[in-house]
Amino acid sequence: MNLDSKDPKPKKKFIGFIFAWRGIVEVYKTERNFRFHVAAAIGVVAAGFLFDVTRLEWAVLLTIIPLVMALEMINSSIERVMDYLSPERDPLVGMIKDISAGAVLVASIFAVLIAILIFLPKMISFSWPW
Ligand SMILES: Nc1ncnc2c1ncn2[C@@H]1O[C@H](COP(=O)(O)OP(=O)(O)OP(=O)(O)O)[C@@H](O)[C@H]1O
Repeated sequence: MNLDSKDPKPKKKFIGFIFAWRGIVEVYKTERNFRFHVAAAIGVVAAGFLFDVTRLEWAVLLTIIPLVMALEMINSSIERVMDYLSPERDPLVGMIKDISAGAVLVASIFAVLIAILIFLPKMISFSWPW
């Protein structure tokens, strides 16, 4: 099996999934923020089961969680592209990276607001079943 990403015609289509998985693993290994997002996602899903969230609430959570993670991956990708194209310090490169990081921040802030909206009322009225 040829895993060289420069191969223009991978023999089997599913190899594309292996490349994509390799990208996810790379970001997980190298980006602390991404590992934080993964940990937060696990915590939110656990809280979802604990507080028995509705189907609509699951739909909202399962939309915002991968959105933040995907934006973090795109941000990491843009950082690498910029470092490759322009290894020297440059104000425009810095601005491009700032904007890209800002996109993650915007989604993250709204993810926190959504989590508060969904979980805070449930936490206030929560009582252990025993
Ligand atoms: N080539 C550059 N020119 C100007 N500013 C940069 C450049 N690279 C990074 N910056 C600034 O640093 C911020 C963080 O960038 P990045 O996450 O790529 O880290 P870094 O500064 O390159 O260091 P490292 O990759 O070692 O963490 C950017 O949002 C930008 O403000």
